[in-house]
Amino acid sequence: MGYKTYTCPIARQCGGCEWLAVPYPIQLRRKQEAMERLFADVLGEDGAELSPVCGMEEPVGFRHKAASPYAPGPSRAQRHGHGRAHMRAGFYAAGTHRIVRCDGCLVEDAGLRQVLNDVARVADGLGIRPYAEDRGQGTLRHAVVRSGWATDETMLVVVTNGELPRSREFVSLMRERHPELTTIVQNVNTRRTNAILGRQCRTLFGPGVMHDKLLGCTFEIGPTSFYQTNPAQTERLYSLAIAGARLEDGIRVLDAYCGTGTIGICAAAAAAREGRRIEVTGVESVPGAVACAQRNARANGLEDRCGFVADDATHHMRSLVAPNGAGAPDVVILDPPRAGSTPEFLRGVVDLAPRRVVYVSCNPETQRRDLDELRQGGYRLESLAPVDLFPHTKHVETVATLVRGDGR
Ligand SMILES: C[S@@+](CC[C@H](N)C(=O)[O-])C[C@H]1O[C@@H](n2cnc3c(N)ncnc32)[C@H](O)[C@@H]1O
Repeated sequence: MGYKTYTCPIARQCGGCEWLAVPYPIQLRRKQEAMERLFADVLGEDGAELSPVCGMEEPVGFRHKAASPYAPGPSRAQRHGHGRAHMRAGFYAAGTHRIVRCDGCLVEDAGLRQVLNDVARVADGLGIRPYAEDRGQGTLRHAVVRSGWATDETMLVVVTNGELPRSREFVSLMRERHPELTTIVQNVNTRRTNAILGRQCRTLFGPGVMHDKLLGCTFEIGPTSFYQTNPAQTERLYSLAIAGARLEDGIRVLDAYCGTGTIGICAAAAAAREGRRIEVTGVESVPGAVACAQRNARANGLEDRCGFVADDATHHMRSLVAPNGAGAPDVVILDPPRAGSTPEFLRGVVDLAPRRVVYVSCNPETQRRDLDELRQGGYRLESLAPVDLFPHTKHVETVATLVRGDGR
């Protein structure tokens, strides 16, 4: 029996799903082999176990966040067909800023692409001009839409270069076309940068945030907060991290690079369900995400055991290792961005000597680099578990669990 494969009419231009033509079981095998190669020496030296990549059953419709850039489109004379917007929307073609039109995306939650395309149609009808990157002029730069996995909430964020003219009409027309939208937020980004989001947000409709659920906990997600795009696989990722942390009663856990507090809160809730109490401190550099994390702890009835600080993780680590620093954690969980952590943060972990370190990573290359610092400081890799959060791409997320070599 042959393997099922997936097709997409714009796969070649878009380049987002570079492995789409590769049958999914073979994609998983490639990821497994890549991890075997990357971690071969560590796995061998530490006698650690590499588990099989945790894949999806049906790797379609798993992305609950979608985005589109907007740019000036063909002139009226060049346009053909009806109902085409006078601006471009879709995906950037691989390695360029040329926009490839997309009518529906295989890996996104159904309906998200239509919302993004309708932003172009509605803006066009209202005379809201798309942003011309080369000149730094025009209004509509990007839109980002996120749908709940375990809730019916959908948040649309429109990114503008300054004021959004006719914003009331824009909101009312978008709501008419998409009654599923529960909130619409304007984000202002006037910088000439590739970064999508700016710092300033203004709620145009609804509460300005949305909610989703992971492992039985409810999470508020703000318009600029980090929240994983593949929630089904995120539950599996977090479950592996929580299992690796071995949550004994009374332990203190540091959740570094915590975003909206999702891992630490899920850990505290999992421990509580088994009659154990753990104390979680989360540290995150985006103040809005920290405010969300604090509300999330309250919403899940865990504010007495989960606290969050807005700080750079390395700076916070420095304060912990300082003489008379706050109590050392028994377990450190870290989930840094793709660039990985810093040598100073990792040396701080070694100085504090927690029993276990659980390193969640979206970039195994930087994780592999960072493991050296921890291993030189006396930690041993106990297990490595890859999870496929990004089917049809070469990317894979990993959970590395380390213990102190002296077994303390
Ligand atoms: C991969 S995300 C993980 C977030 C969270 N653990 C989750 O699963 O949703 C990394 C997070 O680190 C934060 N971050 C980036 N650099 C940081 C730094 N230097 N100090 C603290 N947090 C940082 C980002 O804002 C982001 O929320």
